[in-house]
Formats: sequence, structure tokens, C-alpha cells
Amino acid sequence: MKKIRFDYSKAIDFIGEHELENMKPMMEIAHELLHGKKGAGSEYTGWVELPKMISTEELKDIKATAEEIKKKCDAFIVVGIGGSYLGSKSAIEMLNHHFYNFLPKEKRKAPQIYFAGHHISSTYLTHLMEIIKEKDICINVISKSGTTTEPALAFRVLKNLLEKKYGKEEARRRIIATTDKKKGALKTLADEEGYKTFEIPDDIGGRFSVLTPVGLLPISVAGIEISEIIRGAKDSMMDSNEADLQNNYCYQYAVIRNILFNKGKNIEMLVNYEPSLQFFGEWWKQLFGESEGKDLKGIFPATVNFSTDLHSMGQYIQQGMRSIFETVLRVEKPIKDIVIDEEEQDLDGLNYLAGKTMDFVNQKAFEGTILAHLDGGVPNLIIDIPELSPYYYGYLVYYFEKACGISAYLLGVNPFDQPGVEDYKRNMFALLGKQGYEEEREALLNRLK
Ligand SMILES: O=P(O)(O)OC[C@H]1O[C@](O)(CO)[C@@H](O)[C@@H]1O
Repeated sequence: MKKIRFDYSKAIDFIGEHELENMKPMMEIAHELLHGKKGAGSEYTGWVELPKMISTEELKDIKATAEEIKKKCDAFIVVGIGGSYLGSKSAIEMLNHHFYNFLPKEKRKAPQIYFAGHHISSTYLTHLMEIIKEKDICINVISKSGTTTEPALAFRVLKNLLEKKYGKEEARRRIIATTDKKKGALKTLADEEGYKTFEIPDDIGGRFSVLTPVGLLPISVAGIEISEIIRGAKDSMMDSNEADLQNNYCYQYAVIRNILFNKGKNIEMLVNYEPSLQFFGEWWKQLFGESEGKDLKGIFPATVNFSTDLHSMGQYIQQGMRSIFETVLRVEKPIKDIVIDEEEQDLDGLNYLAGKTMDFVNQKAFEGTILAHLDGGVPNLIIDIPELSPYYYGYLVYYFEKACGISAYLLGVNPFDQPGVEDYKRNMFALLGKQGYEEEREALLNRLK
């Protein structure tokens, strides 16, 4: 099996090998904090050993439920926000057909997959209901806290739709809840209604939960082999198990992004050349943004999709403020390729590419861009991915989770909390008139005048 590789040769003009050497003691401490469960937020480090803890029984249960769902419905709605949807969405986008929902049923061999509850748009939800109302529907409502407003609201509306369509009894057989073992409104509701439930372990936070039923059930419903994802994650875990900077690509990435940050490169752009990786970027943004952006520090994680964004953001990256570095996800072998034909008249002037493949052109765009951006003062880190498959998806997920934990400890923050997220929630509840927020409400209304 070919390995994922990390290549920092296109950043070496900005950092010296001795700087990596200098960071070794700090990296060893970060490793000890994470593995020894001695760092800030250590009660949420269950994901570190997760790939080897997942039992065959658990995988079997998830797969069996997925099979039942596949038989029962044409439309499967995943209701969740943040870590409760980005993982599954990123896997399905990366690994399935680009136009999966449009494929005929015989080709899909699985229901259409839709997402809801990841914002508060009434237009989106109405349009979604228009699309699904004639189909056979199942819902997976996912919320670790069980109290998040966005998915709770969407679920209330969709549950209503199901109950009207099927009656309460049948509706309850079509709803699966993934939530906390004991607490939260969703847990109470699920127990009361008798929904099939999957538990999210206490020691795994939302943004680290894709390898739990949170991500695995929807991914399995989409027809993707979840055992392969776990196999990839397990290998990734083994490859990043030692505090050895020489051979541990994951720690090299964590250390180098901190070296660059300390030199004023405070924006990291995760770059892809495959549109199917766009949502992987969204998942990565939450992982690093919520884990590191606190105490008035942290790299700002951004994403760009190339070559699309070379025609928009490319200008800024080349010549704007020099505060950016790029981490490029480079896929060695595309899922599909197209050979460029020769044309008799060559009116479009493309005959010089005849016989070459589209992916060849994509690779040249990658090489040309790396060199141009380097010349423009943008360090480039490259992650080489042999191909897009469930195995490498699992490998990458664990790679970034581990790098994130190490990187955040190097930065000196708690990687596993997100106190800042509460601020907007408090204001929203106060403005909505929720009980218990009366005082804040007055103050906010005055400020809005
Ligand atoms: O799964 P939950 O508890 O609904 O939370 C969803 C998302 O909201 C956040 O808690 C932020 O509010 C994320 O960390 C989390 O992934």
C-alpha cells in the first residue's frame, strides 16, 4: 500500500532544518501531553486511540442499520451542524460520484443523501422538503450536545413532515438519533419516542467525531466501505505514534506550521485540485479553527479550490499581504481521467495537448502554481495522496486530527474547547426571548437601537 507523504521541500527557503531541530523538545512535550492525557482538555482525547478501539460489533451494527436504511428509503436526510455533519459530508463528496444524487437508483445502490440543520435558512429547508416529500424518507439526527438550535429546529420541521406522511409509529422507525449517552434534549426526545440511537463517546468532541457513528452511519448509508476508512485511520495512527520528527510526517506538519506561524505566516490555505475535496477543506477548517483560534492567537485556516480559485484568489495569494502559507492536497491518481483528442482544424489551439490527459494538465497547473507562489513568497507544504479511496480518507482524517492536537499544544492552547462559540448563541437566545436571558436581552436591544 502506497503511503501518504508530506513534503516540505517547497517551504525550505522560509525555514531552516535547524529550526525543526530546535522544536524537537517542544514537540516531545506536546506528544507527552496528548498521549499521556496530561494536557489541557485531556478528557476529550478519546479519538487518539479510537481507530484501534472500534469493535467489529460496533461496525457491524452501523453497517446493519445502514443496510436497513438503504432498503427503506430513497432519501436519507442527515441533520447536524459543525462536527456533526462536516465529516460525513466530506467523505461522501470525496468518495462518491460528483452527481451522486442525480444517478439512477440502480447505479447508486443507496438512497439520495441530503443535509439539513447546518444553518437556519427557511428557504433551503422548504426547497429540501419540496424535493423529498414524494420520496421514502429516513432521517439521522446528529447532535453531541443535543441542544444545538440549528439541527433541533430543522429536525422539528422534518419530524413533523415524517409523522404527517407515515403516522407516528412508522415515522419513529425511520428516525435514528446519534447523540450523547445520557444528556441533552435530543437524548430525552429519542428515549421518549423510542428511536434507534447511536452513542457519541463522552471523551470525543464534535470536530473529532467523524470516526464514530456520527460520521460512519451516513457514510455507510452512502455505500462507502467504512471498514476501509478505519483501516486507513489505524495505519495513520501507527505512523504517527512516535515522537520522532524524522519519520513522523504528521508531526513534521504540526511543527512546520508553527514555525511558519511564528514568522508571521498566520493564514494557512488548504489547497485542492479536485472539487470533490472542497468539503474535506470545510471539515479541516472547523478542526483547526475551533481547536486553535483562541486566547487571541492561532493560524487562520482558509481553503481554496484550484484551479478555480486561481482565477479569483490567485491574485491575492501571488501579490497580496505576505502572511499566507499553503498546504496542498495533491492527488496522484484521479478516479477518472480523459484523454485529449486531436482535432483536424485545431481552432481552439489545443492540439499541442492531444494524446495527453486532463489530469496531466491538472498536474502541470499544480507544478506551475507551486513555483509561482514560491516566487511570490508563499511557502508550500505538500501532502501527497496516492488516490481518493476510503482507506486514504481515513488516513487523512486521523493525520489532521493528530497534527491538530500536537499543533495546538505547541501553540499553548486547549485544543478541545470552543468557548468563543457560545457568545453568539447567548446573544441569539437573548434576542429570541429565551427564558433565562432577560437581562442580556435588554442590553442587546439597547445596542441595536
Ligand atoms: O453536535 P452538536 O452538539 O450539535 O454541536 C455541533 C457543533 O457545534 C459546536 O459545538 C459549536 O457550537 C461544534 O463544536 C460542534 O461540532
